[in-house]
Amino acid sequence: MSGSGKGMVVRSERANEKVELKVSADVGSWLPRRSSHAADWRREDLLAAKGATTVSVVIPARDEEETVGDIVRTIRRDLVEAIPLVDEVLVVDSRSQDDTARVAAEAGATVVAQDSVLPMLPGMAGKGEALWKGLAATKGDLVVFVDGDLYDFTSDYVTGLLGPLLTDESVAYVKGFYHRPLVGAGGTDADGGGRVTELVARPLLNMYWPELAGFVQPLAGEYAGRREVLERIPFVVNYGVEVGHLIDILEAHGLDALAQVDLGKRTHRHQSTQALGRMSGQIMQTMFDRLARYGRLVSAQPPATLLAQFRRGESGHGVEREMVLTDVSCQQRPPLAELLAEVREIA
Ligand SMILES: O=c1ccn([C@@H]2O[C@H](COP(=O)(O)OP(=O)(O)O)[C@@H](O)[C@H]2O)c(=O)[nH]1
Ligand SMILES: O=C(O)[C@@H](COP(=O)(O)O)O[C@H]1O[C@H](CO)[C@@H](O)[C@H](O)[C@H]1O
Repeated sequence: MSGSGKGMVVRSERANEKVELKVSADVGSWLPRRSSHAADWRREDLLAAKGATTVSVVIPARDEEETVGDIVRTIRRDLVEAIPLVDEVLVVDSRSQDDTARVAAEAGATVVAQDSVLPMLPGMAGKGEALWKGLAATKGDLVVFVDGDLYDFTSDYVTGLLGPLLTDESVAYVKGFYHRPLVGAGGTDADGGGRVTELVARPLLNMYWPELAGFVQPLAGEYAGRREVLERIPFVVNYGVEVGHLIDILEAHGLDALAQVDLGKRTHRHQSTQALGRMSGQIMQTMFDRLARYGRLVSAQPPATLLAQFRRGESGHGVEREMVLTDVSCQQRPPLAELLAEVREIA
């Protein structure tokens, strides 16, 4: 973060000495202007503002049979049947090995298998692939993305995310933020979640895109955007998708096109540290790709894309560990609008 300019003075950690640290003036003015709370957005006001605007909810789900049904039922009960705010609820079955598709369909969602969307393309694995296919398989002017592994989801998540988009045409994309407990065998750490956010994404974003420093949860899995914007940015097919969106929309539309809404608390199924290591690699690769793409950093050589991890197992390579290699490179789908234009040209 730059310390220059008028900026917003923020309490520093060095409490024993009077140190004035400042966030940039941009972030200081953006924060209060583009941050709100889910409770600020009343359903009757949103319904009045909706008019002819259509809304799709896309839920990426890989092996989420335990949680996806309640999420779908809640959205349908509150925002489809009780009030006609949401027009479409799609679950993208992301190569699940469990009953995700059946559970989601029984709850009332439209369900598509990730690889059945745009089948002329070779299928790819990953969360971002599920989201991109979900965008392709829906029609709403506004698209809300909600993870399928949430334990305390309420329909306020959706109304909060829609608030800024339905009432201010200058807003293109809205991120949720929340308190993120880390629930483990030993108990719950009230703010221990978002480990990749705190250890990887936030420090790197503050270094290279300090304009984004005001986002409380830059990797939040709940967010919404205008289709006309979402169809004109690439989707990183893995866990780099969220950070890729933020950077690409900042670069294309400016900070003021972005907003964030306090959704309260979010509890979800946590992955292992090793899995988050792979996620971190994917996110860093995405950021290095964007640093080069936007000319913010020119490196003598591109970063290597193989991540070597070690786990208990048969020994080899001179150590009593099993080495596991993962390709964490930044693979992405092109902007959907470009692809659809090409398909129309060929047709
Ligand atoms: O290849 C994938 C990986 C993840 N997901 C879904 O994306 C959401 C977030 O993924 P995950 O929970 O693994 O990430 P975390 O929240 O732990 O960062 C969940 O609904 C997953 O089921 C998916 O659809 N396809
Ligand atoms: O924010 C994070 O650090 C990670 C991991 O969260 P936890 O440490 O398991 O609470 O979770 C997020 O990151 C993913 C990559 O952007 C998103 O796809 C997930 O939706 C989001 O939960």
